[in-house]
Amino acid sequence: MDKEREMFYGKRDVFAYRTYLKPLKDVRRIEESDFNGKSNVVFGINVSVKVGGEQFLPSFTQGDNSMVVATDSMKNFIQKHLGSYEGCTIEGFLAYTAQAFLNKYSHFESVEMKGEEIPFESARALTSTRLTESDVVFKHSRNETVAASCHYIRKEEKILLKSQQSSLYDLQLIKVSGNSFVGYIQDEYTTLPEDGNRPLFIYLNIHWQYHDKKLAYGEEAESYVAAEQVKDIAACVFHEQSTPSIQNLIYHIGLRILARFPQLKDVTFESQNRTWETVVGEIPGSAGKVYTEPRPPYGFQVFTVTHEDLVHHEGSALESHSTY
Ligand SMILES: O=c1[nH]c(=O)c2[nH]c(=O)[nH]c2[nH]1
Repeated sequence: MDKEREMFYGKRDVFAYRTYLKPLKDVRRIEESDFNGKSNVVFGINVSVKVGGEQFLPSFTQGDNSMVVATDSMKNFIQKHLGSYEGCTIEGFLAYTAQAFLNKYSHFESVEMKGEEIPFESARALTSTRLTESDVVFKHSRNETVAASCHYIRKEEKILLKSQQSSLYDLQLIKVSGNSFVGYIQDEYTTLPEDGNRPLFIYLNIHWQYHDKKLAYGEEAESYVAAEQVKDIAACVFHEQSTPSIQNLIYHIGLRILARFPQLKDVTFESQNRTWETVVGEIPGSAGKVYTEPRPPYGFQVFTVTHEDLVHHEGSALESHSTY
C-alpha cells in the first residue's frame, strides 16, 4: 500500500509568557517528592502547532491561499489563548488551544500541539530580616525541560483526542558509586573492561501517558502527575538501586512511577550514557578520582514500562517479600 501523503503546516517557537496563571495546588503527595504545587506567577511556554486537512491541497499544488490561515495568525491565536486559559498546566493549555483551533476553523482536520515550559523559579528575598522566597522576582532556570504534546482530530463532526503525552527532557543525573557493568558479551570486538563500581552519568528523557488522557490536563489536581514528581522518583530510585546497567535502572524507575501513579498507562525512557572517563584513578589519602567528559559516540537505550510490567513485577516481588 502506498504511504499516505504527508501534508501539514504550522508554526514553531511561539513564545508566550503569562503572569498570574491559576496556581497548581493539591497534587497528591508521594514519598519521593516534596513537590506540592506551582505558583504559576510566571508561566512561560514555547509552543509549536501543526495543522492538517485535505483542503490545504490547493495551497501546495496551485498557490491558492484561500484556505490558508497564515502561520503568523496561528502565533497570535496561541498567544491570545494563553490570556483566556483558566487552567494551570501545560497539558491543559495545549488541549484548550488545540480544540479552539478546530472549533474556529472548520476545515482544519487535525491539530497537533507541543509545548515546552520555560522554567522560572522564585528568587530569594529578605523581608524584615528573614530570608524567604520572593513572590515577584523569579530566576530563569536552566535545568531539565518539562513538556507536553497532544493530537486532536475531527471525525464525523466531533473533535477527538487521539494522543496525549507528558514529558521531561534532559534530566542529567550522576551517581558517583554503586554502579556496575559486568557480564556482557566478551568477544573479539570487546575492549571495554568490566567495572564493578563506575560513576554513572545518565541523560534521561521520560514520557508518560494516562489511561484516561484527559486527566493530564490537571483539572483534578489529585490525579495529575507533575514532572517534578517524576524527576524526584528518578533520583530516589537511582539512589536506592545498585545498578547493573542503565537498562535495568530505567526499568526500575518506570516501575516506581507506575506504582505511585496508577492513573498512568505507561512510561517511556530515552536514556544516554554519559559516564565520565577516569583521568586520575587514585588520589593518595582520598576516596576521590578525577574524571573528564566522555568522548562520543554515546550509548543509548529506549524502553517503555507498562502497567502489565508492574502487575507482573508485583506478583513476583510478593514471593521475594520486596515490593513497590
Ligand atoms: O549501562 C550500560 N548499558 C550498556 O548496554 C552499555 N554498553 C556499554 O559500553 N556501557 C554500557 N552501560
